[in-house]
Amino acid sequence: MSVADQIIVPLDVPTEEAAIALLDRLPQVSFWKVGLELFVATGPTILKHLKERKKKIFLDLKFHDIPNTVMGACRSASRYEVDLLTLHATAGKNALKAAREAIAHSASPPQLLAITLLTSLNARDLAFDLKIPLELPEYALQMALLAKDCGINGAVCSPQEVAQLRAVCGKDFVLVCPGVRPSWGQTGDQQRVMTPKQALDAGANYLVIGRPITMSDDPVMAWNRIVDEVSS
Ligand SMILES: O=C(O)c1cc(=O)[nH]c(=O)n1[C@@H]1O[C@H](COP(=O)(O)O)[C@@H](O)[C@H]1O
Repeated sequence: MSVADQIIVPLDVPTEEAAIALLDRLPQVSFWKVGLELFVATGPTILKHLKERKKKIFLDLKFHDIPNTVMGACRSASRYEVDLLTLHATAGKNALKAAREAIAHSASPPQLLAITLLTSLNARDLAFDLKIPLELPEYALQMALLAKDCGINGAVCSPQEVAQLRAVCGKDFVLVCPGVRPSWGQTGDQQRVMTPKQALDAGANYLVIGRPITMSDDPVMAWNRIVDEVSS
């Protein structure tokens, strides 16, 4: 797989038209993410467009609910034949196992990824707002291990934790990192960031990079610059 194929670009836009404009603008992107903003607006229609263009799809709906509901949601999502699908590790053991079970008989099951700790949170948020007494890297690791024990294929984590998760969870565990910023990109609401090259070198399978590309005045140039930087 080329490094370009390891970069997933989120279609974080409000309408189908805006999403299609991005697809047209960046034909070199092979892997796109559909998240809450677009899916709530368009439903599965956007997935059809991506399939027609033979793109890989990360359906990022971050399920977080009781086991029965997570099971139903995963069963419904698995009919879309997407490549990656997210749920929160904090939904708990029974929901994680239910998710696994839900997709088991799908003709084309997605790889399930558990969110460990959102990259928009920092150590202070974890300790003081969420009242979690573990150190942040330890918490992210424990969430990944919980998911792995329940048969989940991989985790979403910040690049700052990816080396540790790779070392403990093994080479077959899929690790996807958002919170990735080239040195010239603005951090925005992301708190635990590293550059694309650092994240890949630390063991990420895939990077999710949005605004530095999609909000750039020249998305093609931003994409090329990132691909050049990680390839060098
Ligand atoms: O599941 C995700 O993809 C995700 C998890 C996480 O912890 N942090 C995070 O930023 N994301 C997503 O990754 C993308 C990051 O976008 P940018 O911050 O614009 O690069 C957004 O679509 C987020 O929804």
